Amino acid sequence: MTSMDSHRFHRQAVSPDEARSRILQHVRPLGAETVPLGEALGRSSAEAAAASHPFPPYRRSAMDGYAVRAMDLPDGAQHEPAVLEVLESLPAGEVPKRVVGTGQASRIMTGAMLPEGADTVVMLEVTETERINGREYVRIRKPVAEGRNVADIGGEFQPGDELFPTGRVIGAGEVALAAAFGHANLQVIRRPRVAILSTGSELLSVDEPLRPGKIRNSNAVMLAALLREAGAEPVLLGHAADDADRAERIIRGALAECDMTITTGGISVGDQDILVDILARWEGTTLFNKVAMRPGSPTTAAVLNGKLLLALSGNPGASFVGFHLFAVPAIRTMLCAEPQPVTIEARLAEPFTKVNAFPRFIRARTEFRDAEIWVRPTGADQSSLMKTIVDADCLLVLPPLKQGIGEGERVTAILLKQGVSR
Ligand SMILES: Nc1nc2c(c(=O)[nH]1)N[C@H]1C(S)=C(S)[C@@H](COP(=O)(O)OP(=O)(O)OC[C@H]3O[C@@H](n4cnc5c(N)ncnc54)[C@H](O)[C@@H]3O)O[C@H]1N2
Ligand code: MOO
Repeated sequence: MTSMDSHRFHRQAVSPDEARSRILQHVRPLGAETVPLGEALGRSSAEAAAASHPFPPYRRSAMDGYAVRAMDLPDGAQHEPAVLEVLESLPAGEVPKRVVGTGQASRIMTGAMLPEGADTVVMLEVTETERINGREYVRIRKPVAEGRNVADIGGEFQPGDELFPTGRVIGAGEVALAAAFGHANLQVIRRPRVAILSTGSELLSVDEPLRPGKIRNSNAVMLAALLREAGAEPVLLGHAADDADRAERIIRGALAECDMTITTGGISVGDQDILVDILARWEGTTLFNKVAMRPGSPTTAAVLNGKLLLALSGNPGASFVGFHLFAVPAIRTMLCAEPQPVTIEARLAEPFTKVNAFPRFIRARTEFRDAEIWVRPTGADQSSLMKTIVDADCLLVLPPLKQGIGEGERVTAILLKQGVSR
């Protein structure tokens, strides 16, 4: 090691929580844009939506039957059936013309407006109809409680009730509510534009034939997929050779254009670890360049002109973990959602035997067994592995351990799919 290398080696490790909190100090919610309701799925609401009118907007029948006055029906003790004159037939969409009075009923279909005077709907199945002297009557033998099968005005929403809060990811339910209240367009938060640059002279494009000493750039498409899952828009900048000047120009351009920039590779102590050189000489602020964790201990973050640069490890497993621990909370903050990862308590499905000097975030999968959640690592915990990403739906969080941890022990895991905002 020479003195020129000191910036590579002298690093102060911060805890993963401290690293995340330093990142979040430099991220703000983004502005809003209007999209047609049909395109709002998966976007984050930029406003709290409230009911503009009662829902249901009119008193309606929940069943096909007869709208009656409950007091006209036989009570429990009385054996005589009620025979009620039928005034009109009400399909959904019609406005009743007649008021239901004593001894009267209106035939009514599900979703139709209840006529005045009626307070109860008796299902068709428990009625018989008959004609007497050219008039139609309905015979009802059993009592039905007042209000049965009637949905009141505002029974589901009163004016001003919250439909969904700011930051909520729009799903099928939110779309249904927005439609019911006439929102043909929704105000959503602009998708964060996140640049991805892979560094490394060993990298090939996905469509290039393999050559000796080279591998294809798999991190960029993986991160693009993760960005889309998180509600962001990836801006793919391809890969750059280990040339600090050229890579710095690309990174500066990306920081100016995009809301955040993610790089992979070049952050460790090697001769070609160019991100280290770029950060050592530029005017931006390095937030941290070492995190007390495995994998991804050299994970680095910096800020230039208020924009965040997250420099993840080139190792695919480490960049996957680093993305979830640091990029997802930043994106969620930009989208006005709760940034902290969702954790669950679970049981370890198989023993973990490695000794651990640092907290570990192990790619793992949840299982549901014996009314409990179990978490099983998806394979060997090596940061170079890609196949352990495939099945992972959580990160098993293990504290530093002097010896391993046994099957069935209680553990914590971070859930990776955070589709629904909290
Ligand atoms: N002497 C030391 N060597 C290393 C240390 C250390 O402390 N001392 N740390 C190790 C750890 S831990 C990690 S993590 C890696 C971090 O390395 P870099 O982030 O600098 O990444 P690279 O060296 O550029 O690449 C690592 C590995 O990943 C492959 N890679 C890179 N980019 C891609 C990509 N876009 N798609 C797929 N695979 C990629 C690359 O070929 C390497 O095999 O450093 C350790 N070394
Ligand atoms: O910290 Mo590294 O990502 O273990 O290989």
